[in-house]
Amino acid sequence: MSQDSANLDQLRRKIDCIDESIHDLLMQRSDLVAHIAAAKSDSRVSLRPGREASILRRLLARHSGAFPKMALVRIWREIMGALVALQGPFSVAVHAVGRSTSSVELARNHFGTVAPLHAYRSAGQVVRAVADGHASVGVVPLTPGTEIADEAEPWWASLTVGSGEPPRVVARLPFAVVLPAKGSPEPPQALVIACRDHDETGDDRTVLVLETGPEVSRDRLRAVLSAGGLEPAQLLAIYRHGAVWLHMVEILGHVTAADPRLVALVAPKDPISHVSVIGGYATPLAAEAIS
Ligand SMILES: O=C(O)C(=O)C[C@]1(C(=O)O)C=C[C@@H](O)C=C1
Repeated sequence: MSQDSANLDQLRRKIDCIDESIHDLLMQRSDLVAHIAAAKSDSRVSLRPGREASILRRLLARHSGAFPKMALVRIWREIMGALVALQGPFSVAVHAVGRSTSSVELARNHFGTVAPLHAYRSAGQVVRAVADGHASVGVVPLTPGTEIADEAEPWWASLTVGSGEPPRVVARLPFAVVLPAKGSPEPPQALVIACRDHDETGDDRTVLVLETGPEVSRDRLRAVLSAGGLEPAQLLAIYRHGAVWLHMVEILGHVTAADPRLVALVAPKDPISHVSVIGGYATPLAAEAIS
């Protein structure tokens, strides 16, 4: 045996040892999940998107060396997806638009290979599947800035009503944003809904639905929110329905419905006649965080 192949053998034996350590730790991590599941048996959904976001942020912050951060994220997404599915029945309803499989791909990348995905023809069907308990979570495509006029009510408007534990927005996909190559189309995005509140992680966004009269411009809405001490991040969608306009808006921070700033938004002199918090999420990782 040459010196080179003896060295190679030795290096491979070290890799085998490391693989076994990683494997042992994975099995130990999975064993803990049974205890975790028992500790949250009162909730309908085992998924904790905020906890998952905090884990990824912590690992990325301590990461060093040549192993690509995107691959690290991918491995942990697969681990957490598998472990949420171990805690009880877990399935994902996806609005698959026409022939486009982009939401299916986003859902698969986020929830991993274990969770069953079911395709639905409309976002409304996805909301109903989650509300009725036929699916644990739903994935609906998001094209920020969309304007809809006088068609059937959009799925997000239906999240403003409902009693008990109605579906709410709990995550935005992709969690790890990759910048598109120059000249290529905007990469697909989606929102995740589930029958639970979004957790606070220290770096969050809240999704509001604001009802106004007609002809309220984006700039006006931004100005009203800013004057009220809220930081608008992005206008996600507008639904123009005769004299009533609904705006789905993302604001910075974890804001609850009881927040006095939200209550004060509805004032006679202002254009907003109603405010609903329909969920929120941990701010997705910026492209720089994973490059
Ligand atoms: O911490 C939990 O609640 C877990 O269920 C564990 C775990 C994980 O694998 O770390 C799995 C799924 C949840 O969505 C979040 C985290």
